[in-house]
Amino acid sequence: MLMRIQRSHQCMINVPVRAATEPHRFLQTNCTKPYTTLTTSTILIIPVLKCPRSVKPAADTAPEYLLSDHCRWHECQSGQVGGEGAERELRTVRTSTYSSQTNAFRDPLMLVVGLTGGIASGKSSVSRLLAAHQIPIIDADIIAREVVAPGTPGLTQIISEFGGDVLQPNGTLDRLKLGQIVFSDEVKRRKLNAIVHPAVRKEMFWRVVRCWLKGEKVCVVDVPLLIEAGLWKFVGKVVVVYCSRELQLQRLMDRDKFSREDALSRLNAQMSLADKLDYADQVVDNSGSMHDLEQQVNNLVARFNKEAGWSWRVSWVIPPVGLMFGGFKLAWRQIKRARRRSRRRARSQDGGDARGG
Ligand SMILES: CC(C)(COP(=O)(O)OP(=O)(O)OC[C@H]1O[C@@H](n2cnc3c(N)ncnc32)[C@H](O)[C@@H]1O)[C@@H](O)C(=O)NCCC(=O)NCCS
Ligand SMILES: Nc1ncnc2c1ncn2[C@@H]1O[C@H](COP(=O)(O)OP(=O)(O)OP(=O)(O)O)[C@@H](O)[C@H]1O
Repeated sequence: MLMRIQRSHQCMINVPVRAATEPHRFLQTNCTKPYTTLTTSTILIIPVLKCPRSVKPAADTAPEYLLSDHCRWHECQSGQVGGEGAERELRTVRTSTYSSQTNAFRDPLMLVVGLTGGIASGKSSVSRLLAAHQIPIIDADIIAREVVAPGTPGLTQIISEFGGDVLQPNGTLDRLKLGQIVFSDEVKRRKLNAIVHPAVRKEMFWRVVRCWLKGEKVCVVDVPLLIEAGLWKFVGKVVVVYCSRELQLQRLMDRDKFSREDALSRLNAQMSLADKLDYADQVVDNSGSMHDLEQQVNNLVARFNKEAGWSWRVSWVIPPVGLMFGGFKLAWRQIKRARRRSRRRARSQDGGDARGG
C-alpha cells in the first residue's frame, strides 16, 4: 500500500505507509549490509554479508530517500526534467532503492564503500563532503593521474601506443588531446584503459590495505568506472551518485567548458547512470542543490557508522574469522546481487509493458 507524502515544499515521493510513519525503525530492520573485510593473514579483500534477520519483499521496504531532503522528484514526475528517458531512470531509481535492502552479517572488519556514478554526476562533491567527516577517500581519478606522471612506466607505455604528440612541451601528458582521441574512439580508449587500469587497481588495493592497517573502520573508493571495470564485486557497498542525463551534461559543460558534442562523447563512453542503479546498494540523488546533497551525505555517514559497528576490530584480534566466512559470503553475495538485478529488470519490464498496454 502506498501513500503519497509531501517531504518538503518541492519534493513528493511514494513510500510504504509503515516507512512513512516509522522511518527509522523501518530502515533499521530492512537494510543491505554487505561488507568488505580484510584479514591480516591474507590481506585479501573479502566481502562479508550480514546475517539475515528478516527478508522482506522488495515492495514492502522503505526507500533510502526517506532520510534525505533531495529534490526535483516532482519535476521528474511531471515530465519537466528529461522527458521519457528521465521517467524511465526515475522508475529505476525508485525500484533500486526499494529492492536494495537485503540483510547481511553485522560483523564487518572494514567497510569498503565503492562510490561511483557518471561523469559530472557529483562523485567528487560527495567525496569532499565525506572527507569532511574524516572518512578516508581513495580517488581513482587522482591515482590515474599519478600513474602516468613523467618518468612512470605508464607514461612510457602511452607514448609508445599513442606517440609523442600526446605530450605537452614540459613532458607531461596532454590530457585534453588524449581525451579527444580516446573519447571518440572506443578501440583506442580500451588500449588506454589497458595501460592505466591495472596500475590504478594495484595502487588502490594497497591504499585500502593502508587504511585498514591504520585502523579505519570505513574507507571510500571513488571510482567512476567501478561497474564497467567489474570492481563493484570487491567492495562491501556500492553507492551510486545519480542525476538525470541532461543535468549531467549541463554540469559537465559548465565545469569543463566542453561543447555539447565533446561532453556527449565523454558521457557516451560510460555505462548509463540508469543502468548503474541496478548495482546500487544506496543511491545519492544529486538532482537537487548542494544543501540537499550535504544532507544526504550526512545520512550516509550515519548509516556507515551504524553498519560498521564495533566489530570491525575483530579483524585485528582474530584474523582468520574474515577468511573463514569471506569466501562463502563473496559467492553468496554475488548470487543475491544477480537475483536482485534480474528481479529489478523484470519489474521495470512489467512496468513498461503495463504502460504500453
Ligand atoms: C583520457 C584522459 C587522459 C582525460 O583526462 P581528463 O583530465 O580530461 O579527465 P579526467 O581524468 O579528470 O576524468 C574525468 C572523468 O572522465 C571519465 N573517464 C575518464 N577515463 C574514462 C574512460 N577510460 N572511460 C570512460 N570514462 C572515463 C570519468 O568519469 C572521470 O571521472 C583520462 O581520463 C584518462 O587517462 N583516462 C583513462 C583512465 C581512466 O579510466 N580513468 C578513470 C578512473 S580509473
Ligand atoms: N548538487 C549540485 N548543485 C549544483 N552543482 C553541482 C551539484 N553537484 C555537483 N555540482 C557541480 O557539478 C560539477 C560536477 O560535479 P563533480 O565534479 O562532483 O562530479 P564528478 O562526478 O566527480 O565528475 P567527474 O566524473 O568528471 O570526476 C561540478 O562543477 C560541481 O560543482
